[in-house]
Amino acid sequence: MSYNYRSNVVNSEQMRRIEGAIFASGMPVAALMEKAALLTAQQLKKSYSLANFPKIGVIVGPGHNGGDALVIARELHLAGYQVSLFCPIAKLKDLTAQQANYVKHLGLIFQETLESLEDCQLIIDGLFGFGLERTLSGEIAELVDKINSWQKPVISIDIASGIHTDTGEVLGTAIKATHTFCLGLWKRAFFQDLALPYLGKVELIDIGISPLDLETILQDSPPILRVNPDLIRPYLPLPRPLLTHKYQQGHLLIICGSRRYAGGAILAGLGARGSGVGMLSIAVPAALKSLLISHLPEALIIDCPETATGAIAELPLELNNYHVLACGPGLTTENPAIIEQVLDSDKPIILDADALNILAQLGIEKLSSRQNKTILTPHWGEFKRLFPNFSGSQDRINITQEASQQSGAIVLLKGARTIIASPEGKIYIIPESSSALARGGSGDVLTGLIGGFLTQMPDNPPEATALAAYLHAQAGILAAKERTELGVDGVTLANYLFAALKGLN
Ligand SMILES: NC(=O)C1=CN([C@@H]2O[C@H](COP(=O)(O)OP(=O)(O)OC[C@H]3O[C@@H](n4cnc5c(N)ncnc54)[C@H](O)[C@@H]3O)[C@@H](O)[C@H]2O)[C@@H](O)CC1
Ligand SMILES: [K+]
Repeated sequence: MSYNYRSNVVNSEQMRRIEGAIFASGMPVAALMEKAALLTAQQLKKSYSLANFPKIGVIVGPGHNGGDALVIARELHLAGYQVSLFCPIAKLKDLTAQQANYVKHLGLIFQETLESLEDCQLIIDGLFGFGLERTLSGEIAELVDKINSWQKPVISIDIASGIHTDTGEVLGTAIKATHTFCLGLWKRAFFQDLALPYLGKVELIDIGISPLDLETILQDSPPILRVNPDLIRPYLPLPRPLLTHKYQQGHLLIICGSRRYAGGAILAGLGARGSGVGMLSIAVPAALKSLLISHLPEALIIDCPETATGAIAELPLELNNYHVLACGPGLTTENPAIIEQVLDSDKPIILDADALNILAQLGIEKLSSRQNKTILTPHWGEFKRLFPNFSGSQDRINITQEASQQSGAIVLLKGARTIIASPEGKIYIIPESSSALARGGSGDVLTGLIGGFLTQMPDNPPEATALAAYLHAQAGILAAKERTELGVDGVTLANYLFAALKGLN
């Protein structure tokens, strides 16, 4: 695999080792601090103009996060901003103390009280970075709470102080930043749902960490990758070969729907349509056939015998005739037998919604006898039912990885930051999304879309899943931009998939 500062996500220990390798190779510590802080100051000046933010307060911590803050303070001062400093901890690391001496020499003032910063238009948080090692308490916790109570724009350097760099947990209390500049490499906390309300807008400052240094440290552990267009584009089933026909583009079967939840079947079908899959068959209870045909004229609709309440009673099909099976949207939990039939097939399967609830009843061990790939796409509630052992943990990256190891399945845990883990240990993270997607029906679209891409990318199931989740999120973002977050129903979302796809190319 190739290493890249935009894609690789690290924990604090890896960050420290990478930093150590850079310093050991000759880069002076002060030079890297200078570079990171100068680049951050440049971005700051662009986003927060002197005209609108003439007075800036800077909170200086004891370590190198505080050192960064002092270099930034110096640059802002030299650019004409009126800068006030507050340093709540007396004992500073050497380099930070040197930076403090120099800004004093320039005439910057260390205030005696935090209150002296209250009339600033903007606060810079350089209290703690990835060196935070214990819970905030006492006067430091009070200081953080006070800053939050001001409700001013707060810019955090590297990470919002108080947030655990890996798990994203709040250690006692934490700065509620409105904007965070992450230095050098994305840290895990930036993709933990828990931390998101504390980070605000996030931006990576490229300090020139070379792929070589990344490889030296990261090659021994499975990669955590932040999905971005450059990473995922090579896997797209585009351009299509010149000479091809529909069956060469794969045949997906979606098993879905009930009289009660007919819409889930339509939305899963629309999601699959968005992938461009060659052949799409949809098995539904007989009563839904004409409805499905009216929405998806290109699909082959298979009418199945129904139970008294309108769920699929049996699947009169040879499942191994299809390349991929996607199962769950709108199914109800009435008939576990069809899930057992799907589990017994030799084909790759995607289980979602009630298929997951039935699997939770059957037991996750059922997956161990499968001969082919399984993809599970739970939201948090479904995840807890499937993997009750992990429901106490808040570290979504870790538990998705552990759930995948335990079940042998690719697990996609839905959230504001969706995480995908494969049993080989690979992790993909979807870096942005829209709360427009927190709405009934959007998961059904995703199931169809994963099915459609997996059918066309049989050799790369984790990447097919990541591609689908990425495009799904992008479609949500694009649709919300045009229609607001309230205007993105499932059908609209499916209609934006092509725009998301075009955005990748
Ligand atoms: N990794 C990199 O490539 C770079 C890192 N830099 C900066 O260096 C930072 C890391 O610096 P450090 O390792 O010095 O660590 P920090 O500056 O994050 O903080 C460590 C200091 O805080 C104290 N501390 C930790 N938890 C505390 C608590 N709960 N209450 C009170 N004191 C506490 C520690 O004793 C130590 O003195 C990064 O976040 C970043 O801002 C940049 O200067 C240059 C580039
Ligand atoms: K900080």
